[in-house]
Amino acid sequence: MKIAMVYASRTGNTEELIKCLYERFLPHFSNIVLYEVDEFALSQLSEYDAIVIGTYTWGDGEIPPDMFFLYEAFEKQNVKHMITGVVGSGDRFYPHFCGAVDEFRDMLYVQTNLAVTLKIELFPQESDMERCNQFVDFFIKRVKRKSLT
Ligand SMILES: Cc1cc2nc3c(=O)[nH]c(=O)nc-3n(C[C@H](O)[C@H](O)[C@H](O)COP(=O)(O)O)c2cc1C
Repeated sequence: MKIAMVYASRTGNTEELIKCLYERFLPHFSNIVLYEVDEFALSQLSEYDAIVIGTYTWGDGEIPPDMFFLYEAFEKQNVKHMITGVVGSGDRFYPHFCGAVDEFRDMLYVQTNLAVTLKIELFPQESDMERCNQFVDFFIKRVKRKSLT
């Protein structure tokens, strides 16, 4: 089972969120690998069984430029088998809160086996941890169900 978490973070909020989730995944998936998006080999995307994406939101509810190529790779490669989740940090000050999570969610729903999504306001707080735990539980259940079939 090949599993990765791939993220972009400009000011550190999404990075913190992804690291909280990574710590929780590690006892279950000892081989899970964490990548900043520019370190991730896009040409190998379809080799993964499961991927969690982390993205902040930019512009007017948009996907940040650092994530364009990853988004495009999901559209171009054969990733139908892949279990995915998408998380992000945004700011409710903007009209489209975590718009990039919604953009990824809609695309991943079509292209992959989307399991779960999570939106957090700015830097993750103690009060967000229950939702982080739920995200991890959902994702693990979906991966385990698939590996039994
Ligand atoms: C120019 C700009 C545009 C933004 N647009 C949005 C937006 O449309 N929706 C949203 O939820 N957050 C928006 N944000 C807020 C960031 O997504 C938010 O601060 C996030 O926590 C940054 O994550 P990072 O620390 O991982 O870079 C914007 C921030 C900036 C600077």
